[in-house]
Amino acid sequence: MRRAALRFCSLNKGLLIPGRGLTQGSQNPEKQRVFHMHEACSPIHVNHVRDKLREIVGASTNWSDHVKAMEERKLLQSFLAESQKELPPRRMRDSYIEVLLPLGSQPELREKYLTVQNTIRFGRILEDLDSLGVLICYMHTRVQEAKMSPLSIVTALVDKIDMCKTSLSPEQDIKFSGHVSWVGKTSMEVKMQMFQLHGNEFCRVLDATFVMVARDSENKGPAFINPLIPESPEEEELFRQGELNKGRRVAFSAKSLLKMAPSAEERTTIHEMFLNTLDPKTVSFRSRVLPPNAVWMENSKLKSLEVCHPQERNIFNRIFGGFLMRKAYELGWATACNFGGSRPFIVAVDDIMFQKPVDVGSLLFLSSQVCFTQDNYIQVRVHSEVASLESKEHMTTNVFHFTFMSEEKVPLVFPRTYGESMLYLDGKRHFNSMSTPVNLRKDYLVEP
Ligand SMILES: CCCCCCCCCC(=O)SCCNC(=O)CCNC(=O)[C@H](O)C(C)(C)COP(=O)(O)OP(=O)(O)OC[C@H]1O[C@@H](n2cnc3c(N)ncnc32)[C@H](O)[C@@H]1OP(=O)(O)O
Repeated sequence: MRRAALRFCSLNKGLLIPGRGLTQGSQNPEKQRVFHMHEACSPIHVNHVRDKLREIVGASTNWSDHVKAMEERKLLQSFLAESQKELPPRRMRDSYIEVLLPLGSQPELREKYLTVQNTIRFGRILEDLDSLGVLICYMHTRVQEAKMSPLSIVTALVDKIDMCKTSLSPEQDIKFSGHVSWVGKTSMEVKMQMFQLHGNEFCRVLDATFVMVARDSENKGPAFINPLIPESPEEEELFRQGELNKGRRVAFSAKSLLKMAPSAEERTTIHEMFLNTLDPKTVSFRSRVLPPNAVWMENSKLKSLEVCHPQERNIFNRIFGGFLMRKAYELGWATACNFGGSRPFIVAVDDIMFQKPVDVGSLLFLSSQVCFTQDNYIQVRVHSEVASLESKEHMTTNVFHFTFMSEEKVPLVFPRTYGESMLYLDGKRHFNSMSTPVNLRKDYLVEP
């Protein structure tokens, strides 16, 4: 990353290159005005992100006031637009924010982010990314005159998080940046990046793409958001990529194994695995034996339970997406650790779909298993479902996909049933969609 990029906040002019902040160039006074107006100059301290969100949505700071806070939000309903055309277009720069996590300069912050191995807790990073993603969307949709937003913005999807091949130190400052990169009618794609100080320079360590959805003041139905106007060829390319991403997601979902049979190649893979587990001593489809250095998928499972307390609520009295991700990630990490026999490192997160909100007071059941392995890689799937204390009915809220890397080669995982075979193929599809396989490095230190 160029040093000019770090001076983004003091430049107040030029062209937005995502992940690089502003580069010098354009002298357009209109652009300067936008940046003064949006006060995007100094990075926000990580501890202030949630405070800002609380202000924007008018959240109560204590649980006893939450009913009153929701009543007040109902009054904002009349400020919602009836069509997208009514709303002024925004630029990528309008939502651009930088957030500072000063682990180096404020050591008292470290405790919250530290693992026992003196590495960074990735679960905490997931929480920060989620809050930042929501704040970015509120910047895109903000109305200058209004103190509070009539929109309820929720995390719909973590499309992808790729770790770059760099170590993360708990003793150096971290900076996040991001902006809206594509919009539909009610949904927004947000691109975020994370940088860490190495010497005098911030180097990129993570790329993330989330999709957020705008809902009405009470989070009961969809709500329109401002259009987005790309300002340069780079931004046009980002926007086009957002459009393609939407198409890719639709195609991926249409081919889901929950809807369609596996391809011929996938069927062959599963049948060969099945044949590999037949006992050569008995001519029977029933007697199954594991090949050497392999584990049955059902023996890779770990489960946990969370009681969802008000502390983890967002304004809508639902549980924060970031908290759910942290809990799922930590269970997924423990599953990979248990399976591989050594401390694994996260290399990619993808396709976390927030299908249903989790209400405060619910019981959250997380169930994690290894569904695919290759060389040093372990693909873990975590399924979460909720049940209220009153009803025994369980409902799926999320499915999480994590790719870990172990220091040693890991055993193969074998499905025993047809359902497990589908999990295996789904895991393989997710593994193959990882954009940049990371090479094994001993200094690659990102843990739960
Ligand atoms: C302390 C104070 C802080 C206050 C800040 C609060 C911030 C809170 C942020 C969070 O943590 S939210 C908590 C975690 N997320 C959730 O609980 C969301 C749970 N899921 C849902 O509520 C619904 O599934 C969701 C609203 C996301 C979608 O509902 P629908 O499927 O009925 O949506 P619909 O069919 O109306 O589609 C609306 C838009 O979403 C898009 N969409 C829906 N699901 C999607 C998906 N999975 N991926 C991508 N896009 C998706 C869809 O394409 C469409 O886009 P466009 O209008 O632009 O065409």
